Amino acid sequence: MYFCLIPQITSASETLCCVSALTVFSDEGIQAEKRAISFLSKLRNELQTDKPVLALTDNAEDTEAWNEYMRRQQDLMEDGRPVSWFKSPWLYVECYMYRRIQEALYMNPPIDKFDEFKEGKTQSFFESQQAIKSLCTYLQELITNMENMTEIQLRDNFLKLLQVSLWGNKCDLSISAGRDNSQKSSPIDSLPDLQSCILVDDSNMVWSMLVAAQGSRSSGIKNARVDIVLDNAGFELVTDLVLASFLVSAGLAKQIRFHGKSIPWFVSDVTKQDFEWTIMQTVASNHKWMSASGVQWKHFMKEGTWSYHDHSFWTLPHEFCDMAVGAADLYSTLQGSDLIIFKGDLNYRKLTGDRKWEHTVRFDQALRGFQPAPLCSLRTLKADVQVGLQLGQAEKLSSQDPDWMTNGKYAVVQFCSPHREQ
Ligand SMILES: O=P(O)(O)OC[C@@]1(O)O[C@H](CO)[C@@H](O)[C@@H]1O
Repeated sequence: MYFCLIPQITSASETLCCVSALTVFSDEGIQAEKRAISFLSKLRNELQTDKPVLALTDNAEDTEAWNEYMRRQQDLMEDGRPVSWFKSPWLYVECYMYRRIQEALYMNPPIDKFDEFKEGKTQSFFESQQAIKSLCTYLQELITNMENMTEIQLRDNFLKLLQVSLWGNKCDLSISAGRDNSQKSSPIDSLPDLQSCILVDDSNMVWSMLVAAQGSRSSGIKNARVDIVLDNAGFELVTDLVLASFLVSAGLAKQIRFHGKSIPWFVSDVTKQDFEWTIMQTVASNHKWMSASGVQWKHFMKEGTWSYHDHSFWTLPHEFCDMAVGAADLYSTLQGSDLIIFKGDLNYRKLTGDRKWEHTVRFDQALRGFQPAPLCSLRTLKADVQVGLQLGQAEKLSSQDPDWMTNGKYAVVQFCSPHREQ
């Protein structure tokens, strides 16, 4: 399993070689790039030969937190041997590898701000153009007809766009080792066929929660705020923006806060640069409805209805139940939300601590106290953790499709509210 991380290091290294060949960097940059490539090849060797996990040396904002985490892992080793790549928890090692790739860049200015995964993310956006155009057309039609919609129609459209955002999570580049994993078919038309693959569907609870928050708002008490903890750039990000756009246009949310990564992460995760680039590209499209959507999103950003935030906690290896202590500022910010949507598999692993839970353990139990606000996970299954299933459901799935937990064919919409009776 640990060897499946090697292509990511190789791809980062190859990208640096390519940009150097294209003379994107100055002479000083080329020297820095050579040192980074050599750092990455050393890193690959450390992984392949199960060498001890090394402390970070780059003096970045999060360096001490990483090294402290490593010391904690060391203290857990019973025989006193150094923590090594194959003897560490999978979640930790995977996150650590991406952080070490970043170290190769941090240590080598002037290429310290270079995003080695940018090209793959850009390509994934362009390869999904047809799907993006059809989704933006659908959104603009909805917005035009919004005023005449009954509450039931509003709910049905919300549920559809929530599912589009859910299945958008199939398009990540870390699981495909950077190869094409874009959306080709029409996202709305595909929904009925995918319905039976949603193993837990709490969407109606999410809807009820939003309506309840809206109720208190009309009485002047509250402006509903939705936080979206983003996952992948490319098509998935567009599905998130479309959902957010619908929420604002329908009056279900007054404010949307997007949370992304502060460094390149898990190949395709959204950074601030990806977020801004995506909106800019959408505005610049020559497709009428795509461009109209982009213009609206740009406007939301400008007026502050939407905002983008990053925090180093999202790129630490910690489980989310550590957030209240490890990143108290982020936790208290999230407490101001009416609904937090966590996108994707990695966020699910961090919500549940990536543990071998019984599949029937309740979602709220697996969160182990992490409940800053009502929250919802939209996740396609790519890693072997899954909670909140019915008795016998996992066994049935295993007999029908032995790889159900990792092949990305199945998904869950799981909701948990601190105020809800479980
Ligand atoms: O969070 P995402 O984008 O849904 O999925 C990321 C992810 O599938 O990529 C890895 C495979 O390399 C998994 O360990 C991890 O959970």
